[in-house]
Amino acid sequence: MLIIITPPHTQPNEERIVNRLFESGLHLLHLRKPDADQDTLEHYIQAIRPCFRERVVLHDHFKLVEEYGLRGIHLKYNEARMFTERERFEHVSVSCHSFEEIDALPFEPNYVFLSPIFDSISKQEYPSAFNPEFLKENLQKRQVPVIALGGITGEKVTECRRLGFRGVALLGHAWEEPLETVARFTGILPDEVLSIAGFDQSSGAGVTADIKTFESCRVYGLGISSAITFQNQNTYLGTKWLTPEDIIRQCDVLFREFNPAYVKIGLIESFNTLEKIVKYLRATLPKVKIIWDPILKASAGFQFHDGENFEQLQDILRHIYLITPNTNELKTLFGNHPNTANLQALARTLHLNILWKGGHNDGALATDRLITPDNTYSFSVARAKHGKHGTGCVLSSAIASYLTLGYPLPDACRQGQHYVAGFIRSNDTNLGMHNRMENTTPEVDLYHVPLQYITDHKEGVSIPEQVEAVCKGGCRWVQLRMKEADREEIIRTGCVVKEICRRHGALFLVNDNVDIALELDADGVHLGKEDMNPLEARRILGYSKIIGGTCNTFEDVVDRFRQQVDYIGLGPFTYTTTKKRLSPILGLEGYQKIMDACRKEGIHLPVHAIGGIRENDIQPILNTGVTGIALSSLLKNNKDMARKTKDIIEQLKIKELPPPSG
Ligand SMILES: Cc1ncc(COP(=O)(O)OP(=O)(O)O)c(N)n1
Ligand SMILES: Cc1ncsc1CCOP(=O)(O)O
Ligand SMILES: [Mg+2]
Repeated sequence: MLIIITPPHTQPNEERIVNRLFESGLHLLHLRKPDADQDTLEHYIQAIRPCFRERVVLHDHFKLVEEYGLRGIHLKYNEARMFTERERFEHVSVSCHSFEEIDALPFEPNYVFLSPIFDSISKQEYPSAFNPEFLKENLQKRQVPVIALGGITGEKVTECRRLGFRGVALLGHAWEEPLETVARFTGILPDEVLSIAGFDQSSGAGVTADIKTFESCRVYGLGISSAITFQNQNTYLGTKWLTPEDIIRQCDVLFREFNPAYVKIGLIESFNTLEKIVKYLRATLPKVKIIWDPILKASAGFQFHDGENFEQLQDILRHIYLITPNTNELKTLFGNHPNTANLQALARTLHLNILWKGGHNDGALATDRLITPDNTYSFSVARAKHGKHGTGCVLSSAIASYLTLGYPLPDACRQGQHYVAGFIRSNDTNLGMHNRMENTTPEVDLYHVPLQYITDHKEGVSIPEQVEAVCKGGCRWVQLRMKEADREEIIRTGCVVKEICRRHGALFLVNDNVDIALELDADGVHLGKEDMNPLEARRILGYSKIIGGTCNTFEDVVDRFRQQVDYIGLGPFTYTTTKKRLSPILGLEGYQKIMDACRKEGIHLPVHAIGGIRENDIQPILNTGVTGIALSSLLKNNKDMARKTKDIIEQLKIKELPPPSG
């Protein structure tokens, strides 16, 4: 786990850097501003994108935790000694300076910072208080996760891992080059996650598929075999089970070096084996959270609908954090046709989370329902036209990965669903690819291209000249919009513009016309409400092309989302002469409402604000949660389009991340 602690005095641009840090993989931010009053802190939190606030831990003004949905609070050791409100917060962490202090804590914290582990980089008066052997021995004995703090550099991270620290926290040094630091450290410090599952020779399912998923989600994958199956993506010939003792033996050796916080269990022989493994895991790794993907094979030793067995199942489920059954598996496990009310009653009794997968049901949308003891959530994606071998394994592994990365459970389930959708889209065969997903899952790429230039007529400056200028200024996304031109002229100009875009590595999209986008082999098309339906465009252009859709209301966003667009143009922000027949103006309030609703409903797409945007509007617009802006006149009307583009990009992107090391 990588944690960054804020500098005590706020740096220029700090809030925006923080958003970028989260985007780049920072797990948790400790917001520590000893001199800040509540209002100042509140302003800081408001500038953090709502989707990241769950990863913020406060050192003061704890009232704001509930108000803004933050992760929790952090206490100094002396404060922790007097603290009586542990139940009020889901997360409480504590700073300690010795193992005696850790042992004397009056409650169980989520983790402790132990410092100073190494000599301070900046302050000579803070030498290390520990030697490595002493640390290793003591860390092994403690159940509470301990995070190393003090003097941590890139090289020391591996050492921290070896000693048994569950993560590192960085302070002063990190803020010299914060984005580089996160990129480097998340590369060296992947958290581990374990799959106990069957071995499938085709690797579409089972333990090898799980490990591909883990790696692709940027966690370190560990694998234990519960069985050797004899199968490929189309044929299942049989299973050779490993005994519970064989499985436990594999665990024993693995846990000498690793301490995964989440373990996913897939194919397993019987309730008896499951019970033995679950109980062993809980005894050996008391903090572990188990995710069971119930692959129920009648050929295995599962006996259903027999009272005694149901008792055993209930007993096992009490030790499990999450199960991920589909409708049939729920019926098989619990007898009745599932409904949310019954499942929630079960979730409450067993203190269990249930992800009821909807992938095999009917309808245009595939909806997964997460039922926790206190809440229910639903997440939808457009139903894929074809299935894939192993999607259930991939989903539960992706969820385990996102949980390991510190996402709250509902977010991990939603992210997992998106992961599987990308996996299914990766090709047309029964075996999906994981390494192609970054190209085919547009959310990954488009989130990181925050400026789109939309061409327009400009007296004395041709469209290719405009595009050359904005690309020179750093713009990496161009939409060719020529409302007055005929098809021939658009194609002629498009050929030149495409070439310029290719040279600069910029995306090249065509406005309105799918047929022209196809002919030009553009990167995609932008479609308004009066243009072709995005689903039809998808049929024509295929999954590798980008399809954008215009929205003016939240209802439009839901429609576009269901039509599988890759990004949304949301506007108009305000009045503009660039477009005739404008939809109602949204203003900041409109954006805020729509973006909040998206977050609430679990709709996550890159969103570009558009329409009459001026320079001063950019920051307030970004603060609503939109991920980029689409501009025409602001760039076009400037004498030096390249320079203006560069200025705007500075405001949108703080700095390109270096490639992660390793
Ligand atoms: C990024 C982006 N957003 C919205 C639009 C507007 O599209 P549309 O409503 O189809 O209007 P025209 O551009 O066709 O006049 C857009 N082009 N780009
Ligand atoms: C294409 C479009 N759709 C809504 S507003 C707009 C034009 C955006 O251009 P400008 O930045 O000049 O307002
Ligand atoms: Mg249009």
